[in-house]
Amino acid sequence: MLLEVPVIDVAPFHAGDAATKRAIAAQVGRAVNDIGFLVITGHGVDPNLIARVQAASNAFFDLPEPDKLAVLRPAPDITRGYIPLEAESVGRSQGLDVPGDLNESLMIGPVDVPPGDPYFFGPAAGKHFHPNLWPARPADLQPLYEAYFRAMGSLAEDLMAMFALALDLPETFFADKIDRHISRLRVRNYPAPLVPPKPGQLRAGAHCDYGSLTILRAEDKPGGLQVLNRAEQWVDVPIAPDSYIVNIGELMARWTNGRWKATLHRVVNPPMDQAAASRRLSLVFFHNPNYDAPVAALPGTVAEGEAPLFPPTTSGDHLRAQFVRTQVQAA
Ligand SMILES: O=C(O)CCC(=O)C(=O)O
Ligand SMILES: [Fe+2]
Repeated sequence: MLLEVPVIDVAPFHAGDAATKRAIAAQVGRAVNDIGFLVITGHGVDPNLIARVQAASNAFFDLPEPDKLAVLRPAPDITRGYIPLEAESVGRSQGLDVPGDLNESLMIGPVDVPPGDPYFFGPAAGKHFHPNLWPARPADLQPLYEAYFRAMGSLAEDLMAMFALALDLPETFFADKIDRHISRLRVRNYPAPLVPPKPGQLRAGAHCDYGSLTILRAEDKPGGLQVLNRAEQWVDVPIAPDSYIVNIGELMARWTNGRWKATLHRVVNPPMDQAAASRRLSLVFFHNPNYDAPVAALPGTVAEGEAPLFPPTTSGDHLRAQFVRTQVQAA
């Protein structure tokens, strides 16, 4: 049983033969089975794109508050736009009554939505394809976020193929369930604190992610990400050079009938004596399947004579319920 988050080089998956692919998938499967998290290198995302997305994001968060509020999230069930410091508490998704999180964020959804197509704009689509809200400044933020969203979508496809192989399913098993994915890119800025936190307040409260998987680019700063392992210990996630942190969300846990866990994680406060150097930017890509993708225990995950652990749901229904729960003002 892995009690620490492993670092896995996934580069050979691309060029590899069937045996190589299976070997990488097995390592990935072990990580998500044991601790729900892994760190990947060899992911193939252009480092220059990542750096430019980070620079544009920092420029946005440095704007005066009114510029940021011009793209304020319009409603709790619309996952677009700017969310100010302490306006959301992800710990509430666990039913905890905790203060607002010490981060501000900017969020977008799908970027290549075919205009007028009823799948995307009919009643069944709900608000999952709500138009993105783009700030007026910095001017290059929109094209950079769009390019980054596409890059994350294709990395997520690779990871879902690894998951399918790890579950002894065909490599393309998830392909038709994620080809119109309702993923979100959420860029979080954790400011350097000027005052100590309130009781129970964290940079991001303990929560599980809701979707299929999350791909996170984090910075190595005081006050970082911790994961609760199966021995109930909080362990720091290692930051390897040019790596991504990957974890599974609740929908993947449901697909595997709870065999793989959506692990609790949190972002802790920096010690006050290291506060000055603790500003931290995270690029968080929440990969979510198509809104109408059925999510129920996959073949082979329920033992004979046993009932599945969770009732069947769809990606869209599960996500909407969780988005609304975490809004502090919607309590
Ligand atoms: O910023 C981080 O390191 C993690 C953020 C996170 O867990 C989330 O946005 O769901
Ligand atoms: Fe998370």
